[in-house]
Amino acid sequence: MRTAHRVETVRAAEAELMAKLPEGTPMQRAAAGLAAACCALLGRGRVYGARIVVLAGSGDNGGDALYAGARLARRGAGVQAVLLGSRAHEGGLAALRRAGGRVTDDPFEVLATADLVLDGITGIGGRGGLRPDAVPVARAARGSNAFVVAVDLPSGVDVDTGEVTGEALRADATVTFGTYKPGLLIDPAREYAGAVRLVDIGLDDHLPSVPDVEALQHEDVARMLPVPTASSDKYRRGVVGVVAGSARYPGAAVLAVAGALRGGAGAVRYVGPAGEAVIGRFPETLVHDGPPSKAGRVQAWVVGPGLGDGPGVADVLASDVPVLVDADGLRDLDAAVVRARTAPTVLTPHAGEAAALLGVSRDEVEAGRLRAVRELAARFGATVLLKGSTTLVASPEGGVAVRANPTGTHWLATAGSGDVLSGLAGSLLAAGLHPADAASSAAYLHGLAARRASPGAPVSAQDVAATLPAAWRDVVS
Ligand SMILES: NC(=O)C1=CN([C@@H]2O[C@H](COP(=O)(O)OP(=O)(O)OC[C@H]3O[C@@H](n4cnc5c(N)ncnc54)[C@H](OP(=O)(O)O)[C@@H]3O)[C@@H](O)[C@H]2O)[C@@H](O)CC1
Ligand SMILES: [K+]
Repeated sequence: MRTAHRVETVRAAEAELMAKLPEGTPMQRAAAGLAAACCALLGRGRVYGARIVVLAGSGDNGGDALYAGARLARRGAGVQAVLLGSRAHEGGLAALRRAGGRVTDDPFEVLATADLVLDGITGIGGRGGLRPDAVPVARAARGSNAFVVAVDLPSGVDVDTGEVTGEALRADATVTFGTYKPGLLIDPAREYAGAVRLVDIGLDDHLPSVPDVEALQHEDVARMLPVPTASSDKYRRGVVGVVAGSARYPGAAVLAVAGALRGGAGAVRYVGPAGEAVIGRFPETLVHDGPPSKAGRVQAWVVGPGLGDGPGVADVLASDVPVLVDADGLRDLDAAVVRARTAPTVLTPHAGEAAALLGVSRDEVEAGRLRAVRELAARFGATVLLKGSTTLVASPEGGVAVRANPTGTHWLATAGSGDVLSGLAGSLLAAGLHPADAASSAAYLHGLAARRASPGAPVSAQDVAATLPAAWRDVVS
């Protein structure tokens, strides 16, 4: 699990750590880790003679960058510092000078020929986008051929939310200290960070056990996924009911069933008008064309994909088993009805649907995904999976981390892929997973399947569904 803490928490933990250690130790640990990461990025034998530019802001983030620059200068790199902001970190600047590094007053000249740029303009103390004096320098750094390494986080992004409200410096890699920050796991900021490497500075013992945001890794998902035993029959493994599709959108039913069949439930029961299309494609499905409440035993319901104005939402919400509501099922969804349910509810909106539920604009949701997903979970008393560039999963109860899915790909923004996801997550719910685990492991497998089905190229929803077993194997092997 990768865990991220917000600024306030990091500062409190740092204060405890600093009280225990000789002054300046955490910063030296950060600088040492940063310099080592730069050496690894430059490659063996390439540090000596490398042209490195340190962009140093006025705070400790600049201090980290300057101390790391000093370490690299001692290994033979040519290091030039560009001082931005009202002052420079005294100790860091003195160390750099002692090591043979220099301060330049022509940032554009040194950036034009740089191999590596260290972005130490702002770290967790930055507010808003880059200031006007830093903007042209940041643009020149990005426009050069140099590899850009962000120190702690890309300057200009919002640490706690992942929002990018002004200009920020896009990095190729980020070296972060002590813990991830939410902005490193959530788009749009995540995109600015590139590959992220965590340097241990001894903060772990001082951080709360529940982070603000967390991102699953293979081993976490492997622990969550259901494993059938010798005594499992289809009912013990769970039956998932899918209420989806309409005369106009029979395909959504087929895709939701396709996802549900790969999610570990013992059987999939389809309820709706697209039974023929579903059976034609997946003869193993149990089909019913009456109301869901008369369909027989079901351990979890999925309702909404391609449903149009079709019936079934109220019937399913009245049941006492977990329900996942997606797409058309989310339209005009009554928060009071959801809150009154005794069994868990999972909502899986995309940004547009989330905006409608919250009564705000889609842009607002997209710019502030973390806030939106938390607000929806609280308002509906439900687990909410907000789909998008970074899919987020929030739980209704307090004191629980929001999960940010790390496996997404922009190619997943394709018709029908959400139907596959809801079927898959519903199937995991029926198999007995906790709602947040069902939603987040479904998002994880779904993203992985999309990447695996078609690396770096367009992918269809059917391909995603067909590749889910391979993604599952990757995770558990
Ligand atoms: N504490 C620790 O144990 C450790 C901390 N560590 C490191 O310290 C970093 C935090 O350092 P920090 O608190 O000094 O804040 P930081 O991010 O450098 O910038 C603050 C200053 O920048 C300015 N500024 C603000 N906004 C701006 C903008 N938009 N655009 C431009 N400038 C802007 C503003 O200064 P002003 O110019 O207003 O005087 C503000 O005061 C942390 O990220 C990590 O790298 C590591 O060494 C590990 C141990
Ligand atoms: K930075």
